[in-house]
Amino acid sequence: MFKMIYGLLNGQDIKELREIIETATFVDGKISNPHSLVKDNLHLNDEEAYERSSTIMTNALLRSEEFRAFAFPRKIAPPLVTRYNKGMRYGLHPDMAFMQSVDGPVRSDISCTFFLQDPSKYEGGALHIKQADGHMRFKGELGSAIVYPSTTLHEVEEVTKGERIVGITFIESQVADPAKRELLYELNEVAALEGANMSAENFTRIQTVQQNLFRRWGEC
Ligand SMILES: O=C(O)CCC(=O)C(=O)O
Ligand SMILES: [Fe+2]
Repeated sequence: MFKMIYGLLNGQDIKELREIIETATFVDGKISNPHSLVKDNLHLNDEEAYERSSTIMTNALLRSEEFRAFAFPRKIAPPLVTRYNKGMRYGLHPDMAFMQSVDGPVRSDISCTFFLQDPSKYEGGALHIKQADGHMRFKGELGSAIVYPSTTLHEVEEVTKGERIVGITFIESQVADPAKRELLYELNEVAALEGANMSAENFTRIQTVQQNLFRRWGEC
């Protein structure tokens, strides 16, 4: 299951990120994956800029109730700004199961792309996610983010005009199994939306099911 989170980054976040991006240095994205045959993009490579930009993006995720309800985040790898100039792409690939971060390994259960460029400023460059039952393409509004299961095969299509700028991160969820995570998310959403219409007794029964399933399927 996918979720587009609109307005995840506020105006101040976007302004600060833009300032950071304009002055930071970028290097060939192969530094994080030298054996990749399909990766052709640029990574921000500037310690101070990386720390500042990743803090802004991590805080935006943490304050989003929509994100927390969907992802059950346990660990979030520091988000990294990447850019794609005209002609660049990242061909079909699976994400690595474990990402190294300063705070130790993060199992990638959920992948996230923050859209840091207005979509009218570039052509091509959609995030294309391939699934057995169909294809999905995402090119979000500036300040939005897409979260999707890291288990999918996906690619960034070639940028044919302008420049694509995004932030990327990987999230370890308290509920590793995407099917269980989705069931819990659905149950919690319905309970939150309909709770006020139920008798107090039935709402307590639903809450018991929610918590006991989470206890069974979740990790701390
Ligand atoms: O830029 C994106 O939207 C996704 C990039 C990606 O798939 C990755 O870094 O593994
Ligand atoms: Fe990826």
